[in-house]
Amino acid sequence: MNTSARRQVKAIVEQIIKEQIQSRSLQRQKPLVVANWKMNMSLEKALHFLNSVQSDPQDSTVVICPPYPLLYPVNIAMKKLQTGVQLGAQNVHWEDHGAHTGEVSVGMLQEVGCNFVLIGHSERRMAGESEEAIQHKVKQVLQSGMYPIVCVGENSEEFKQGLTSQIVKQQIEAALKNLPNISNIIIAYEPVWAIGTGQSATPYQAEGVHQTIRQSIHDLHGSIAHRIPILYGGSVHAENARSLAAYENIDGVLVGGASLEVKSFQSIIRSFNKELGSA
Ligand SMILES: O=C[C@H](O)COP(=O)(O)O
Repeated sequence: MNTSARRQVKAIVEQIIKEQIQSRSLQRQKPLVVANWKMNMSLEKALHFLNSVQSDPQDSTVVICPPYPLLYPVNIAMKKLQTGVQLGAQNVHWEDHGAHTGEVSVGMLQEVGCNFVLIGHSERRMAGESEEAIQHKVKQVLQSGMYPIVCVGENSEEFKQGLTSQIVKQQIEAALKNLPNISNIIIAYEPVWAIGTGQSATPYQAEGVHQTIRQSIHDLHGSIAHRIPILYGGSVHAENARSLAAYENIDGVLVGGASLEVKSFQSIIRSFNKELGSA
């Protein structure tokens, strides 16, 4: 293909993506872009980051999940700077209080301004977090009115064996069964083999798994499934965010490594905004 033909194909693809995003944003809720800083960042770097990041709450909901010790100062800085960004935690305990050394309760997270909390991230599942613990946490967080972001996803071996659908269905059922009201639930599909590897699932692959997840939620809780945001996570970066945003069932992203630098995170936020002129 010569250069002019390649340019034409690129322009057509860009146009299709733009139209898909525009029609999707009319039909669905605002996209959600979540930063999971994991065990990274210092207070100084975090404050510098907040000084530079911009988010328009009309376009998307942006959430930052710092490590526990940074929650309070980050909350103060967010209020002062009016960044339009919201605060989330990376984990929580299911009890209100008690003899649980090293743990933090839902009430404590709310006191420092958290509205969101990650639950069942694969890095915690690998460290021994059980399905039962995840279910207790989801229940406790929902009762508080906060938004639990429940992480599911298959590992590399399961992916190779074609078990992705089976694994995510099992994880969704374990986390969401017997819950009276799931309207605040957010799901994040994170294939373990894509986390921190630079090898993201293709948007097409992710869309297929998101459809499976939506169907599983529907089987458990009925039509509310259509309103539950399903995020993709695993090597999301500035270059692939826009194609992910184009898919109907990809309602946002959960970003690890690329959320540590303002430039890349800002570019991901722009990719999920309705207006694509600045993307
Ligand atoms: O929570 C975020 C995910 O684990 C993705 O991490 P990553 O973007 O560094 O692959």
